[in-house]
Amino acid sequence: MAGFFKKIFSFGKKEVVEERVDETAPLPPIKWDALEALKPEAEQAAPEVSAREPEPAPHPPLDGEGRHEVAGRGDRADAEARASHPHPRAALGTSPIEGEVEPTPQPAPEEPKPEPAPAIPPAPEPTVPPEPEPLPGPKPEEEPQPAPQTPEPPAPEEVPPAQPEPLHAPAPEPAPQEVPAPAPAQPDIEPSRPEPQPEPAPVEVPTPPAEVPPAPVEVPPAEAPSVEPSAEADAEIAPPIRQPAPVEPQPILAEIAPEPEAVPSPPKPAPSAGKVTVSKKVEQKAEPVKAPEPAPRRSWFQRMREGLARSSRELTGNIAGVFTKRKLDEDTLQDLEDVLIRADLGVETALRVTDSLASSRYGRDVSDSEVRAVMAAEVEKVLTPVAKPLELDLSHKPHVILVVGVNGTGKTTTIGKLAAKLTDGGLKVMLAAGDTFRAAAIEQLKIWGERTKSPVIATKLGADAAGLAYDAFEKAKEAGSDVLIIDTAGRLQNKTELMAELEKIVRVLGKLDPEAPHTVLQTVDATTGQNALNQVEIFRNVAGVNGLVMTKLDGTARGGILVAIAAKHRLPVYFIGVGEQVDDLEPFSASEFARAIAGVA
Ligand SMILES: Nc1nc2c(ncn2[C@@H]2O[C@H](COP(=O)(O)OP(=O)(O)OP(=O)(O)O)[C@@H](O)[C@H]2O)c(=O)[nH]1
Repeated sequence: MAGFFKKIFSFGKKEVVEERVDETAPLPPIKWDALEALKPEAEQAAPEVSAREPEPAPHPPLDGEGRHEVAGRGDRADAEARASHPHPRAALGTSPIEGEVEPTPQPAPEEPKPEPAPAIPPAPEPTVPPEPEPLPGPKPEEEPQPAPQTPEPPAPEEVPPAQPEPLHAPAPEPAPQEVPAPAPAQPDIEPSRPEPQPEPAPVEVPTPPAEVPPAPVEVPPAEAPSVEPSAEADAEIAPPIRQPAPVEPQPILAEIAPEPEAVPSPPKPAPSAGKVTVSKKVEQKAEPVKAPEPAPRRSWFQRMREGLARSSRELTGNIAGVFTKRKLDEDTLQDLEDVLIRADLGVETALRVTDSLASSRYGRDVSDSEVRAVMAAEVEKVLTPVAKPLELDLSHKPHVILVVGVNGTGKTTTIGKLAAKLTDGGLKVMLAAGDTFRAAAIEQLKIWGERTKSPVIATKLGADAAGLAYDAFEKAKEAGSDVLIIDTAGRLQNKTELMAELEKIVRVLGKLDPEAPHTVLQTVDATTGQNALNQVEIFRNVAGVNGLVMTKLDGTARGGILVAIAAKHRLPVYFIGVGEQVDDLEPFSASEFARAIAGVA
């Protein structure tokens, strides 16, 4: 190729000077604007050849004359060729003159490149704007490939602009996402920079989906074809002189590559010692949560003693006040009697205590502890005859227990507790919800029935209680129950019609068994006080109460009233209630109760 000369006519010297042309030197920039101005209007009409590829002929050999015209006519021809054969981008609205070195910098292969193997992921090309669709089609290679130097289209007179030899037969279908992809669009491409080798990254780019989130913007697959075909073109054609180089590829690649490793998953806590389950993942087996140890329950006696503490404190304090440094005389005995009566023990019991003291210690110095000991002994004497166990005559089938008492004194609760004792003892128990005035009472009894596995006979609200008692008695007979416990309405004893209902219940039960009800228990609230005496009086007369259950002795009981009731009515006290739980029904003990209320250890 040596022998290119440039003839320069010098007006000053009137001669032609020949200069050797360095064909490898970069050509001066083409003044497109100047050429455009020189072009006639008609020539600027863009034919629809834009889709056709220009001849990818190798650089035509230029003789000296030809080269001489390159600066003038050659540039014009080039401009005309551009006008008549706009760059494919022009058809897409992109200005073909985006840079001085415009014509597509990618060397054009002779044949359309086959589609890159789909197995090879595209190499990340950071310089190209991200392509949403990875289409590694052959379009980039099919772009008109200019000569390594400035494109040299044929002269306008030799090759009509409208008939440039297409590089490839039909132009590629205008895939909008493919054309703008190639890097040559960048105006500031380094022409002399060689085409970067395709990155081996394709194999590395696919990131483990579980660990690294996809970074679509950073790894546009559409860029791959622009890289790989270029490499092939390098192999087929002479080394390209001007190859568009990606702009700053390395920094972005550096961002992509380390990503999989650069995002370490947070350290997972290793399961501690113990059992683990492996299902979807390894999970530590939850240690069974130990229920906190329930506080040891106080004995019923402790609870009763604490319940009687109020009575006991008041009583013993007053006793101590009476007998501080005083001899036992008539005045002190009178004062002691008053203290005992105020403690609900009743006149009879009070006199028993004072009489006992007077007979043994009259005229002597007496301490309060001596007085309390005498009192405990006398109270015990009063209570011992009534502290009897409940006896059931099971010759009656069933033994009928009628439970009465003022509302709220603990009838239903006591029935439940008692049923538990009986069923625990192997007896067959049936319950009857005779309190037809209160829906809650019926439900409450049903709950106790479930707890104690005792059938409950109930009827609708407001129904005749006597009729229910009769039905329950028959059913208990049929069922072979050992015990039938009948609940009743807890109404005030001064209501005549309510008392009449109790009398009626007793009457109808007697029709099935003249001795029924065999036991009539009355619940007495130990916190009631003096009114309990009247309650027992009335229920005893109406319903024939023949036994008592003193309830709520675990509360702020006024225990003295039990002594008064026992002394007056001499009714057996079968049980005391010391709580709301099923086993909070204790047999009554005269000595324990007496010592508790007298404050004697
Ligand atoms: N602390 C304590 N509470 C009790 C005792 N006995 C019953 N109770 C409570 O006293 C309240 C009334 O008890 P019930 O069994 O419903 O009394 P009732 O006589 O059947 O009442 P009525 O159905 O209205 O006639 C309930 O909250 C019981 O839990 C006891 O011995 N100690």
